[in-house]
Amino acid sequence: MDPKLGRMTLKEWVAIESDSVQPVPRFRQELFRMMTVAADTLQRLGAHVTSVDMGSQQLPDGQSLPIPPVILAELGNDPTKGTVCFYGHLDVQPADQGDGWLMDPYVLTEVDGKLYGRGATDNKGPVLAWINAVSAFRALEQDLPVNIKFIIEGMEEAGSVALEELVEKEKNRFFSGVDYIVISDNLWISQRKPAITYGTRGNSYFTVEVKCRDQDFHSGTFGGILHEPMADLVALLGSLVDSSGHILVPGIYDEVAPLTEEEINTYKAIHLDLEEYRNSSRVEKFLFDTKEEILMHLWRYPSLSIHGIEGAFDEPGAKTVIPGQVIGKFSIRLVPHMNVSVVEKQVTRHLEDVFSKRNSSNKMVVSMTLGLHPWIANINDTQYLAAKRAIRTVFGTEPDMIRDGSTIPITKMFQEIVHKSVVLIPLGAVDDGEHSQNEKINRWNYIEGTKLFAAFFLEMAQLH
Ligand SMILES: NCCCC(=O)N[C@@H](Cc1c[nH]cn1)C(=O)O
Ligand SMILES: [Zn+2]
Ligand SMILES: [Zn+2]
Repeated sequence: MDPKLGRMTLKEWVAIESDSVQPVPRFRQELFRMMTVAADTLQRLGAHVTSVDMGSQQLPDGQSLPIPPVILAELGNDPTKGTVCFYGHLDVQPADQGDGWLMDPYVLTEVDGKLYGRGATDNKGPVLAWINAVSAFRALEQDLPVNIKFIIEGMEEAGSVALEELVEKEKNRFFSGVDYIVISDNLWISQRKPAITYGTRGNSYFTVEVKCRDQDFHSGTFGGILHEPMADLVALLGSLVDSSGHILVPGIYDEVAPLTEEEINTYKAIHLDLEEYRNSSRVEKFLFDTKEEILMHLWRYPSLSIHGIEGAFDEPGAKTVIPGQVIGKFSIRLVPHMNVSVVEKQVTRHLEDVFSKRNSSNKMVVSMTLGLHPWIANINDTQYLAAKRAIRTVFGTEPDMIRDGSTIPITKMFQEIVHKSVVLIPLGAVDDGEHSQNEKINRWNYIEGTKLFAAFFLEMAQLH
């Protein structure tokens, strides 16, 4: 390969501790270094690269931290060719060897064909696979079959801070010539069978604060004469969902898209070995027993999860405390055609009803801190056909057509602001462990994924 291309390896990228979640200057410096390294790599490939200054972020404690630049890169500007825009992120979730990693998370380590390291699959590996696919055309001295644009950010894991404003601002410039948008920031549903993703759930994240006073109490001195905030909160949280996973907030299922026979058939077509899935998840029993029910409850029905309680006593030992104020945190994954502001009203009304029935003298405040919309695409768009053909070429099989139960906020932003077709082409296997200890990408997925992206460019050129 031409040394001028300045090939970066996954090992070098994983070694950069680009953690966007912990808001400390050291990690911010690493994020800036990561974005510089990526911009240099793209420049050496011949891309026209702009690093957009994103200003700074004001944190709740009053601290201000700079936001790493977003890279906008363009390769080719041939009006006779289609233009594919790839979105990815180079920031990572926190990782510490002491949390149960078998190796230093920032040293890419190969064991049995698995490349372990923070960001290996989420999302440094896939971003490099797209870059490697472009490098392959360069190395073969072949023209790129399509014009390619890259938008690469460094704050995805922290909620894509300020990205929506940038997409809005660049709508009629950077995005004006874009025909299709591709993202590779999720996983297959299997170990070996590739997939195309056409939908993600949204998320409404709530806090419910119950306050008596801003100091804790001694339970011997005050226990028995107080409306205890924790008792109120436990009752509130306990009123949200029943033991079968059914959400108890009145009206919450009203707008959920009706289920059709055709849709059920799409779930039937997906190969999912439930036993293997259950074992690899180390769960004794799921709420549902069939593949179809499991997939539907992950993808096309809402779910409510209780995440934690701020202010609760959670240390070892037997401290006899009554917390003076507590904040419960829960979220609802949203599906088509649920609406974020309707859900906010329904949840607030429900909690107010439950709270008023307790006749508590405490104060309750409900807030929706995050409202992310669900996304669903038209799988008959040209690029879905191109992706399917590329998968047949590289893997010799039909892809699983899947949705994702989690949320990739940028998908909906692109759909609503840029008005172009968005496709998710994952390249990682189901057990890659995004956000978890011992995150990895299989060497096979990384290499075949690179081939898949090159084949996708060729198919797009044919179909455009
Ligand atoms: N497989 C892709 C996962 C992307 C991801 O983890 N997204 C977060 C985004 C989010 C939602 N609410 C708060 N952050 C997720 O939890 O789905
Ligand atoms: Zn990601
Ligand atoms: Zn992630």
